[in-house]
Amino acid sequence: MLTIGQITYANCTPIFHELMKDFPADRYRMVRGVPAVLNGMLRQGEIDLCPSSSIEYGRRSDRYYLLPDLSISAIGPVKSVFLFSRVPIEELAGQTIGLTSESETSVVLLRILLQKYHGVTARFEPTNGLDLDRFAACLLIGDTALKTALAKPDGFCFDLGELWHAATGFPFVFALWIVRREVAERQYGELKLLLADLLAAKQRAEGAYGEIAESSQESTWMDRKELVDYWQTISYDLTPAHQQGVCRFFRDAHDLGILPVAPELRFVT
Ligand SMILES: C=C(O[C@@H]1C=C(C(=O)O)C=C[C@H]1O)C(=O)O
Repeated sequence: MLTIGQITYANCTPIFHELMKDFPADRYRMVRGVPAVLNGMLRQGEIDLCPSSSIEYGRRSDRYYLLPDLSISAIGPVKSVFLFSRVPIEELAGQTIGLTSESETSVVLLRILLQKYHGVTARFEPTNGLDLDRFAACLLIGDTALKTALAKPDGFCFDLGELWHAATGFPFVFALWIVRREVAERQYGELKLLLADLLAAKQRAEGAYGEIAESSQESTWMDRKELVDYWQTISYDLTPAHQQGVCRFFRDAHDLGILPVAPELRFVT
């Protein structure tokens, strides 16, 4: 049985909701966690695959393959990855920025945006949530970012998907579906079945966001219409344009010395 990491954010709800509707517990084993924790479990071999931070693939591409046609991306604003700031971006030079410990991709994206596209060098420290008394700005992702944005905090709220799109013209791929190579070799048949199930789940989910919102746990803290709007904002595809976006992200990370090489994307075929 394949063990799949499930990110505990609203952005993963539609596809997992549809997947589990058809195959309750007995076909796939799900392990829930935030991206940084699931990335670690993938590295350790504690899960077989998961929608995981794209930078995790960038760092260790020799250990992984990717599932085609699937991602968690944005073509412009993403609505759940924000730099909440007391000051405009250019004034963050030399200041300390708090970083969520849940993310691995967005922290690299922030460094690239600041350094390469805005000419800003800042310092970084971990933070648990929004703390603009201690930090000039804080990077938050996922449900914490959605909830914080809904509370409309004072100051600036920079959407990292939007900044990336403005700077490069490409989609930004926050998560890729990453599979450990041993699993792709050992359980190829099971993986191909899962891929077909996931692609069907993605397609069904797209037409059923309203219905999914009604029964979703997120509707306890987010208006259903906003939730549907959020899911329509996220792009779950991995088109050639998305792939160009990932490759550009890896090249930028390489230019800044964050990645030793900018790897190619290799898929389960
Ligand atoms: C779009 C988002 O992307 C997430 C951001 C990730 C990261 O920064 O490592 C990883 C997985 C994605 O679910 C989000 O946080 O809402």
